[in-house]
Amino acid sequence: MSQISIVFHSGYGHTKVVAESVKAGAETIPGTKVLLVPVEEVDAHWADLEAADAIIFGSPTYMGNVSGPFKTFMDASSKPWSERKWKDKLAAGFTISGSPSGDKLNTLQSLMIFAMQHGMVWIGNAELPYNEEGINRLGSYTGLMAQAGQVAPEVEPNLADRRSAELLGQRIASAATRWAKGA
Ligand SMILES: Cc1cc2nc3c(=O)[nH]c(=O)nc-3n(C[C@H](O)[C@H](O)[C@H](O)COP(=O)(O)O)c2cc1C
Repeated sequence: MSQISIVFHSGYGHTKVVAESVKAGAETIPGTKVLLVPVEEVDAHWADLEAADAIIFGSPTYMGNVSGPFKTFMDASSKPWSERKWKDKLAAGFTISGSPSGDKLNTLQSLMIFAMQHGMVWIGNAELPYNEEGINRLGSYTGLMAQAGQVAPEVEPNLADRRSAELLGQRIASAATRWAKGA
């Protein structure tokens, strides 16, 4: 049994779709319990984050970095930071932006450094690109990148990006199962 929390911000619904895909993928691993935590509701979930084996962070890329509300959550985590509450938990991250690049790497690096500040153990994205399904089509290994133009979240992120997000969720859930067992 392992517990995963996905903390995310989504201004217009696109990051939420990615978060839901990560959750769906994680839930394919037996014994995995996944909680979605919008940053606006984090105050009700600090105990859940403390209890998690893995925390996955998701933010849209706004102005080449995490969004303002996500940064507010990062700063609010200084209490668990000072108490080392998330030390040795697994961590991973995802982001989405309008452009194929959009400077998303900077957002993932912010998420990774945030996890390192907390003493967490960062897991990247292991999927190779250049496959017919478009898995990891944006070629990101630090974490998951997705893309959505100015269309509804039901249209983009596309199926390839949703499937890529599922695979990230699966990877973290498999790792969390092993991590929780101490194997
Ligand atoms: C304030 C703001 C800043 C943005 N900055 C970028 C950016 O730096 N690079 C980019 O490619 N897209 C940028 N975008 C587009 C968003 O990343 C994109 O629409 C994303 O899908 C939004 O996710 P959300 O619906 O979860 O908020 C920006 C959008 C907004 C609203």
